Amino acid sequence: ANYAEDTFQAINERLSYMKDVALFKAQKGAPVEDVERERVVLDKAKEEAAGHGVDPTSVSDFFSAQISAAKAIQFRYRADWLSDADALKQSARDLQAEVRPALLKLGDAIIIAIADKLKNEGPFTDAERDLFNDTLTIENLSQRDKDMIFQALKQIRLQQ
Ligand SMILES: C=C(O[C@@H]1C=C(C(=O)O)C=C[C@H]1O)C(=O)O
Repeated sequence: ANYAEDTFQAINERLSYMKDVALFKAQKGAPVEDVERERVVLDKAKEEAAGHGVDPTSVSDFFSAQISAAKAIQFRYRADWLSDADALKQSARDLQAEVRPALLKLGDAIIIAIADKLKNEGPFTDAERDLFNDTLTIENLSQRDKDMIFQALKQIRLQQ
């Protein structure tokens, strides 16, 4: 098993939903940022981390980085769509019924992959940075966004 690659693919899959999230919100005239929802996502991540023997605070910090990148992707789409009315006519998956439940499931999958990586090989290091950069392929995700996520990923530890 490639524990690092499994983790990176799950992170990439989570971010692959953000174009749809941006489209749904743009069509409703809703803001990108939803602080209340972020609290739900972070609380669930901490609970899941503790259940798998991973330090909850370090996982919460990592999820904050993923959420920042998720918002950055959405803002870039929103900016592009200001001059592309046709793009807004695409159909979007329903945020509440479909996308958010999928994001919570992926969050759990990410934490399980991280727990497996840490238990078998120890923390993430710069030895995995190239694989991380190559596995994250989402449009409108910048190199700085990737660096921020990877930095937080390297800080994650198992529980004492
Ligand atoms: C993905 C969403 O957009 C933003 C990013 C979130 C995330 O990455 O979990 C949560 C809330 C929003 O600030 C969402 O609204 O569900």
